[in-house]
Amino acid sequence: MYHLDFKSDRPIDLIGVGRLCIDLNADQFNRPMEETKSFTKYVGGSPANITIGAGRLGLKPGFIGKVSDDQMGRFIVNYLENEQIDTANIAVDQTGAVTGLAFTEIKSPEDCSILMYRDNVADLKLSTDDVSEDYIKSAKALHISGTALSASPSREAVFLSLEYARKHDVVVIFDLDYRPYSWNNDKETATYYNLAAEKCDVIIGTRDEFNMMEQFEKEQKNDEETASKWFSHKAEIVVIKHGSKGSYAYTKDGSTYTSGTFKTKVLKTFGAGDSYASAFIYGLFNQWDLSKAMEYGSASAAIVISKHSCSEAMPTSDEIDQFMATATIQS
Ligand SMILES: Nc1ncnc2c1ncn2[C@@H]1O[C@H](COP(=O)(O)OP(=O)(O)OP(=O)(O)O)[C@@H](O)[C@H]1O
Ligand SMILES: O=C(O)C[C@@H](O)[C@H](O)C(=O)CO
Repeated sequence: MYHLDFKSDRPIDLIGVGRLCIDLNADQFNRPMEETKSFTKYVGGSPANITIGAGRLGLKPGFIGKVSDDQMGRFIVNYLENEQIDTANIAVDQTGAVTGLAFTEIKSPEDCSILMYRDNVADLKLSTDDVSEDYIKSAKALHISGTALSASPSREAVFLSLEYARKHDVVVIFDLDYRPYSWNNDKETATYYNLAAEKCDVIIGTRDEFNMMEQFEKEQKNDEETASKWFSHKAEIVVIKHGSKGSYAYTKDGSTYTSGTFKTKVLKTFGAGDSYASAFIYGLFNQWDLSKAMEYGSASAAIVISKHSCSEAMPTSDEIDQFMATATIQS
């Protein structure tokens, strides 16, 4: 079992920190982007997707981030407000920075990629001045995402958020969300990821993401060794995802949990991690057994990868329940 002390008297359940961008998903799929003529616009950014997903499931979310002072920034804030997400701590950039664009290419259900336009993006201009201690103190949990560590001043804003969270007993969830195009070099990436992970209660990542973080180690760790490394810091739960092969969760008391994946008609694979994380976090808030929380995450992921968007496709709990009632889990 695990113990996460969510302070029940706090008004906000989960504050997301970091990237707010725009997904432009190709309308013509199963072909290279060179042959694409049109895109559909959605709110994107892994932490935004996870926050939206958590809200769809009934949690009360908030967000700490920065958007561009233009139509795209306003589109993002308006969308989050329509999703009942507290946007009071989303700052508006005044330096002329722009909104990051994630062009998605769906060559086939198994061959999807993202072309990122991230020069001078507003989300990485989030600074310590934008981080409110009182706001973080009002939350049960904080969710950070690795890409926000990729540049200053966003990096310092994340570390300050972690300090406030630790000071006020806010549960911290770290979704690794490693996006190589956002970083200068692997050593810098691993350094900041490890420094942040030491302060987190729950760490969620793929095997590859943990391997990146462990590049300074003498030899590559297996999942159990990876998990026990983080239990020597603050972690209570470590989740290691293995794509279509499923996921494993480890708790400090030495227990291991696993979940298979649900059979689904895959349109695109990206969005799996964000939808998995939002539903898994929902399970933690409900103090579910980890196997149940992981299955719920897997079901949410199976729903989202069968649809065109990430954020827009995030399911409600009714949709997940309906899906699980007839779906087949493959271990
Ligand atoms: N092809 C698939 N079919 C069904 N479920 C899948 C598939 N791929 C991933 N999933 C589900 O989504 C979860 C997360 O996927 P994955 O391990 O690829 O994380 P990720 O790399 O962070 O995802 P993303 O592609 O969004 O970055 C898996 O544990 C699994 O439950
Ligand atoms: O997180 C990103 O920058 C890309 C997302 O916007 C996109 O929705 C995705 O890849 C989800 O995992």
